[in-house]
Amino acid sequence: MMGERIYLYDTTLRDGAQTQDVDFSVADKIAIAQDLDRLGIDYVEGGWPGANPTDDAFFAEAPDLTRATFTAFGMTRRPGRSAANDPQLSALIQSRARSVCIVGKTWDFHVDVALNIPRDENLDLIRDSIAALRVAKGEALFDAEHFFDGYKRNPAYAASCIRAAFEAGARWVVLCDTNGGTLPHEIEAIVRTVIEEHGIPGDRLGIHCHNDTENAVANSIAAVRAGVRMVQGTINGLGERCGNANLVSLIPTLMLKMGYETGIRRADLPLLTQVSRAFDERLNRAPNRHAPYVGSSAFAHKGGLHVSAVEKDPSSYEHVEPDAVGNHRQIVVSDQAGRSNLIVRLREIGMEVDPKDERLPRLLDLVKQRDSEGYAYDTAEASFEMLVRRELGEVPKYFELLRFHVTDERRYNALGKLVVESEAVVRVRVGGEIRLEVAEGNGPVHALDLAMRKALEPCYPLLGDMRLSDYRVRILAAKAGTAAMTRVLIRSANGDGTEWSTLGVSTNIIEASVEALVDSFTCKLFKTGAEPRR
Ligand SMILES: CC(=O)SCCNC(=O)CCNC(=O)[C@H](O)C(C)(C)COP(=O)(O)OP(=O)(O)OC[C@H]1O[C@@H](n2cnc3c(N)ncnc32)[C@H](O)[C@@H]1OP(=O)(O)O
Ligand SMILES: CC(=O)C(=O)O
Repeated sequence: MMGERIYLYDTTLRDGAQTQDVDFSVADKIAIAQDLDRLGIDYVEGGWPGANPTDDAFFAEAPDLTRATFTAFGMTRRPGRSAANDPQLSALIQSRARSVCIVGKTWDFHVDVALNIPRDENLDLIRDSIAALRVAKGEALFDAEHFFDGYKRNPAYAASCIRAAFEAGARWVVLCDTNGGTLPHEIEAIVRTVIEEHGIPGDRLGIHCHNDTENAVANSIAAVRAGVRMVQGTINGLGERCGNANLVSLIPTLMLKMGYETGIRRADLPLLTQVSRAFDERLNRAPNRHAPYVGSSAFAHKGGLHVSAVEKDPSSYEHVEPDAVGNHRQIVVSDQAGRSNLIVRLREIGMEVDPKDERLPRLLDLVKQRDSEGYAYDTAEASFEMLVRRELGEVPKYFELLRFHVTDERRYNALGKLVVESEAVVRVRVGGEIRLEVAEGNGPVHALDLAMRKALEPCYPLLGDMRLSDYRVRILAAKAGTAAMTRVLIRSANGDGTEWSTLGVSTNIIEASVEALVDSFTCKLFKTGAEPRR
């Protein structure tokens, strides 16, 4: 298989648009198509011209792609219409796509029930539509809907459908596991039969799998092993119901493990992590940290035994090099950690410590103790650094929060409009001075943040450059209900975009927020080398 070429076909903008809660704008579609093109995907399926105004506008503009073939999607002509007179085939032909893929029935049950036409007539629909598109656009692809379910019930009919498409000139016949219920061994066996007994060569066959049994990636690999040379899928596995085969997992598997060439240059494979995360960002979804290859946990080592071996040779607990896909290794310190985890984490924050340093066991005990109280330092690197450096006496006392008081008020104003306001009072010692400040905010954390800044910024003006960029709360023991311990995670950012995370833990959500805020201010002052006020 070494060096053989697999063609990658992305259907994020079509099948991915069929994901519940996903609604692309034209601007989204343009940006995503350009990302896929930059990565080196062979075909970018943009949507269905004629189906909705967004796709009409997108196909009218047609993104400027340099490497990928911009492809339109549709279906075979309607029964009772000729291909020349079918409005939706005309929309495909008139679109600015360079290639067209149409879906057609291959399961006799669907021909009988969904189309309700004689089975031979369905073969005519397929033949006529592919032939018309082939003439008009030069390249036509056929998505053989429900091919595997159809083949299991009526192999002769399913095979006659794909042969009709192939003989009418389809460049690719794509075998679809539309309902996602087929298992890898069935896919492999059926694809082998299609190639060996029905005579359709593998370099004209593609695979399109849905993830309803969590096997879409495995099924695509099984089809490739059996001989198909095109794989359809989506970024991060978007798609109808449970999604499609995830190209982000498939691409490195095909290239790094199975030795196939794709349109993606080896040097561009590291773009994968960025493309995957930028896509989630665009959809306003938190990236899946456990995503294979590209998740932030994909190369995060937590167990003490793992870290100790990774320190000696990373391949002891890594199946590929993180750099190959644009990801990076992370060492986590928690209650699962050993001395090795701690040494690596300390090195990451610029502290070289001798493995025999007598302070290490004390630090490790402290981290494990705090972890048992709910301080998950693997997500809050700045709080980890502040904890360790404070323990070692390296963090100056920039300020001390002596007291705070927060009130929330919910009332109707004179116009009868509901108003919710918060007010915070803080008493802070800065050097020899005690400062008392009050601020109003649209919520208690906002009010506290503003009051703290009022107290601190006159002495430390550089705090004016930082802002809160994310705020998350988690209940640690759900059984305790509203009395539960909460963990607050705050992400802060500088004007130049650098970010850091801090946390606080308390049964009181405001106290947990204040703890995270104090760590965040302290970290900023420490990192910028601020002189503590005397
Ligand atoms: C397996 C897949 O994922 S295929 C892609 C599915 N994606 C989508 O459906 C998203 C975009 N679809 C749409 O916007 C609309 O369904 C449209 C514009 C395409 C069609 O809308 P409408 O004309 O209102 O038809 P509607 O969606 O209600 O029904 C589909 C019709 O197409 C027929 N049809 C289904 N598949 C095919 C086919 N391959 N070839 C010809 N006709 C077909 C159905 O029998 C049905 O016909 P009927 O109305 O005579 O019963
Ligand atoms: C074409 C397609 O999306 C399917 O059959 O699943």
